[in-house]
Amino acid sequence: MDGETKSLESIIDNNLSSHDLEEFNRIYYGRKNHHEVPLKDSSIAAAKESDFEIAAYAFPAKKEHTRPSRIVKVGVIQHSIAIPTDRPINEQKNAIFAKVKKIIDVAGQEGVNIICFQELWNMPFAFCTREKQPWCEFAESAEEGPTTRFLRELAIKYSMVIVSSILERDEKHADILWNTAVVISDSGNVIGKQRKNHIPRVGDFNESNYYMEGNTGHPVFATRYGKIAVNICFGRHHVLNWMMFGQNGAEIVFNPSATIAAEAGSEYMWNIEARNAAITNCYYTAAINRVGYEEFPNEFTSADGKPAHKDIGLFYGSSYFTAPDGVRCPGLSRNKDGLLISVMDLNLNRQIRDRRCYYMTQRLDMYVKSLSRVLELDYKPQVVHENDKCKEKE
Ligand SMILES: NC(=O)NCCC(=O)O
Repeated sequence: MDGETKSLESIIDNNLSSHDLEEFNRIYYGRKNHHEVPLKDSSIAAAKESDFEIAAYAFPAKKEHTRPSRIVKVGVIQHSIAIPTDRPINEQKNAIFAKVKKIIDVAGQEGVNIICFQELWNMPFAFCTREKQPWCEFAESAEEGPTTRFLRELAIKYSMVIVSSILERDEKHADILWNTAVVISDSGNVIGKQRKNHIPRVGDFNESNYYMEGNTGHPVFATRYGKIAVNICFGRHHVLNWMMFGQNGAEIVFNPSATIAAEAGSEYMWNIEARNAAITNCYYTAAINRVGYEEFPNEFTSADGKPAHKDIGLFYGSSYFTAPDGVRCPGLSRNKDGLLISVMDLNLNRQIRDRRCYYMTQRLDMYVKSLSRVLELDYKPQVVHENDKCKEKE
C-alpha cells in the first residue's frame, strides 16, 4: 500500500553505507552534508506531543564585501485533514485550525519569518467529487474571512508573513469562487493575493468545475523579509509561470500543492519540477503537498470505467526546499504532518545569477517574436524535413 513508504530519504538512509550515503547526497541533493540546523528542545517536544515531524536545514551564501547577509527563516507546513469530511463545515475548518495552530506556534518559537501552507489547507480537497454542496461553503473572503482573521493574529504575534491558500469567494464580484493564495504581512494586513493561474483537467482533479484560471497575473509581494511569490500547484508544470515570478523579482517562490501518487499527480515528477524552477530562475523554491487520504461521503467515478470510489488517493507530503544553485534539502515524510524550516541567505540568488548568467543569456527577445508567431491562426511549425534539404540542392 502507498502509505507504507515513509519517504525517499528513509529508503536511502536505511540501505546505504555511510560512504555511499555521502556520495548519494553529493550527487542527488547537491551536497554531502545537509547543513541540519539544531532545533529547540521545546520544539522537538511539542512536535512529538502533537505527532508531527520537524526538521531544519541551512542554505548559506558566500560573505560579500558590499552587502550584509540576508538571512531569512522560512517554514512550510504539510498536514492531513483533522476530522471526517461528513462533519459540519465549520467544525472541519476549526479542527484544522486547532491542529495547524500547534505547528504554527512551534514555527513562531523557532523564529520563522515567512510560512506557507499546502494548497487549500483549511478544507478537504473535495473537487474530485464534482459536488457543489456542501464543499462550496468552505469558500470565504480573502480579506475578511475566518481563515484570514485567524491567521492575522498569529502573523502579528510572531511577526510572521503567512501565505494561506484558500477557496476564495469574491463577494464584491457576484460571489465568484477562486483558488487563491492570500499573503498576510507580519503586521497582519493582507498584502495581496495570487489566484491559481493553471487549473488541472487531469484524472480526478475536477477543479475546473468550481473555479476559473486566475486573473491576478504574476505578482511578487515585497514583504519585510524578502520578495515572495506563489505558484499554486498545477502551475508547477508550466515553466513560463515560474519564469514570470523570476522576471518580477521573486526571491522565494512557494508552490502550495495538493497532489497524489497516481499519474495525475505523478510523484516521480514532484522532486524535479520545483527544483528545476529554482535552478532556471535562480531563486529559492518551496514545494508543499498535502498528507493522507481524504474520504468523501459519496462515491464518484473517474470516467475511466473503473469502479466508483470515495477518495482521490494518497496525498504524499514530501515537502522540500531548493536553493537557487539547485541544492535541495531532504523532504518531509510521505505520510505525516510536518514543519520544515529553511534558514536561507537570500544573497545566494544574486551570487548564482552572476555566476551562471542564466538571465543574461535568456534571449527573451527571440522567444517573444517566436511566440507571437505561434499565436497566429495560420502558424506553420518550424520543422525542417530531409526532402527540403534535397530540394534546396536542386
Ligand atoms: N491541485 C492540483 O492542481 N493538482 C493537479 C495534479 C497535479 O498536477 O499535481
